[in-house]
Amino acid sequence: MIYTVTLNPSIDYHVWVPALDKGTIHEAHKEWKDAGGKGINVSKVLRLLGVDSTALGFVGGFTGAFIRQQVERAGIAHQFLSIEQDSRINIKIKADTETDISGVSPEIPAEALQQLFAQIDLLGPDDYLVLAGSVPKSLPLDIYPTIMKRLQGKGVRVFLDAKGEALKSGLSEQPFLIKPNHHELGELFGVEITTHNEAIACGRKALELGAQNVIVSMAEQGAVFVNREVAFAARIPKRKPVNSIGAGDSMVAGFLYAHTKGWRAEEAFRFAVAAGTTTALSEGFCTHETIRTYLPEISVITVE
Ligand SMILES: Nc1ncnc2c1ncn2[C@@H]1O[C@H](COP(=O)(O)OP(=O)(O)O)[C@@H](O)[C@H]1O
Ligand SMILES: O=P(O)(O)OC[C@H]1O[C@](O)(COP(=O)(O)O)[C@@H](O)[C@@H]1O
Repeated sequence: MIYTVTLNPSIDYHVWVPALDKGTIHEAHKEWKDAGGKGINVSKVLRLLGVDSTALGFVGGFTGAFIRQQVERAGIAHQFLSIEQDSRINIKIKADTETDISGVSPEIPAEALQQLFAQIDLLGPDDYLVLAGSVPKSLPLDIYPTIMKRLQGKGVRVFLDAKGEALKSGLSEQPFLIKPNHHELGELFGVEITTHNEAIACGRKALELGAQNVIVSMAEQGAVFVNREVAFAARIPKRKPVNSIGAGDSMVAGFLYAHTKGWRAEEAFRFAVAAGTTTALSEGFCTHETIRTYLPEISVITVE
């Protein structure tokens, strides 16, 4: 079974305005709300690809009730833990460019964290665990390695999609895959990544720190993949993005989908890039049908 953990779920509130002017009142001409947070998005894309997963995490208040409802409506199994404070609302303002405001994370009580540990302790061989997204302020930043340590020797494959300290501290526990974007990986090593080769070099440093496989997503520049045996770079079609929210999560879900089907790394990577690109270039999240449209346009080369 695949489990996704979203420690800090959100309602993603997308709102379209013609232009964003500081200090003025805007009238929205379109809006959209859905359950968000990286693990939940991975579960949503997996469902669209016909794969079951169970979503774990903390939800609370009226926002938490909406998140539960949306996850259930999407046909995703969940074992969310209830907390008292409201889950956050992340605002995505779409004008000529996109401006995001991430809401304040709720307090996670110590008992709720213990309940999550108890759920995770039940995982075993053949299970996958996706640890994705930000860590609420009341939890320690090394929560991801703490979770991974509990799974040591159990044969669970961990996919880690985090940034900053949450990513750095997780590497030593040898996650099966990490998927930083190029800004997040560059920040980890104090460099700016602008090319595929630079991303591969930094990806290799992340391997030295413990990661087993690394995808570095680079928005409109595509992505690279590295592990101890191979390195690949993917080029993607140049089109105006429609919605880049959830593109990274689609990539993680795409790789997970392909990996569980037993595909080789190159094909799994190509499918993952196609999934991310399809989401970025479409109105909603990618599906098999829409991925098929873009897959022929993704070119993957081996890099020495
Ligand atoms: N502007 C874009 N045009 C085409 N594809 C995109 C665009 N932005 C993102 N993508 C696709 O989605 C993937 C993940 O996007 P990225 O922005 O790098 O990740 P994240 O959402 O995690 O920050 C990219 O590798 C690419 O395949
Ligand atoms: O937990 P974080 O890092 O604040 O990210 C949460 C946000 O990321 C998203 O999961 C989108 O992530 P990506 O664009 O990286 O795929 C949104 O749904 C959510 O608002």
